[in-house]
Amino acid sequence: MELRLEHIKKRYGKQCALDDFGATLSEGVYGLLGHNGAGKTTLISILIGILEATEGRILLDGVDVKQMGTRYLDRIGYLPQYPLFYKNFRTDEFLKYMCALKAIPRSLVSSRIEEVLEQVNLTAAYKKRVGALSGGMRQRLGIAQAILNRPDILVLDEPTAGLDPGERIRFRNIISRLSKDKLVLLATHIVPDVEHIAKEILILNKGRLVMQGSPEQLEKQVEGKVWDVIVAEDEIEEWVESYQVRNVKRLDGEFLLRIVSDEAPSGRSHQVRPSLEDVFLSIFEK
Ligand SMILES: Nc1ncnc2c1ncn2[C@@H]1O[C@H](COP(=O)(O)OP(=O)(O)OP(=O)(O)O)[C@@H](O)[C@H]1O
Repeated sequence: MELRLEHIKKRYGKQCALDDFGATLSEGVYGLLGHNGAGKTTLISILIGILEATEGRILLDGVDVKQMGTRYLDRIGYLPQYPLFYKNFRTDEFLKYMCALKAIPRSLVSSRIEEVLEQVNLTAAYKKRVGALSGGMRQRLGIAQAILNRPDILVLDEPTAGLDPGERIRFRNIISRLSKDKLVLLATHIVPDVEHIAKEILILNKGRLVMQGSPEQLEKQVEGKVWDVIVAEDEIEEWVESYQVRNVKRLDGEFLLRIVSDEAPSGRSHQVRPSLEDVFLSIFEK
């Protein structure tokens, strides 16, 4: 499968929310990273067909998705940034309802519900009221409804917001497993959410795609530019003024600063291995 986005542009009045976005995607997890307002939701809305691009087109296996109509939409699963659940439904009732909306044949409904609940480890919550599920379980139910139609393109908008660390890891594992035979596009501003599961990262800044590549390729961009230095408390402010300080960690009586800088910031600093967050900082805090 190949999903190709060509020269996508979106204007809201005078504001350009997406500018000449282009990418070619296939099976696997893609992390769409960007700060609030970068254009992630706009791009996703265009991709899943609920918003029209001002310019540009999307091709699935070479065919313009506009010509495919519902045949294209049938291949998509979507978890919105703020999913609305009917809290009085039981889990199975909610999924039955979603099956109806997705026009899944009646004869397949029970087996499909069983299948998706198993995929998201929610089988035990089959008869629980949606309102009684924890935040993490509810988000997994969100994934379950998104995969009811066995989509080969799964789009998740900020899916881990508000989840505790344990649920985050569980969520990541589910996404990793699902991506075996699907294209998963996961939009987030939380770098660790995609750092270890994405085969490629796309970084959006002010509506433009500013970087694309595997996490390793992106990290290479800042190789040799990330430094650790130990300073005294009364020096911190001066360092923060002069450098891109990524992190401040308290040690015994001193502080360890992580800095992104083209040159060694001082004789006391030593070079360290870059992370994806360092790449992010180098783009956004110049
Ligand atoms: N319907 C709209 N009308 C006007 N401007 C909009 C509309 N929707 C989004 N925007 C603007 O377009 C830009 C991109 O917004 P978008 O919601 O796509 O970003 P985002 O990366 O998803 O941000 P967030 O993480 O906060 O959801 C922002 O400046 C936003 O204010």
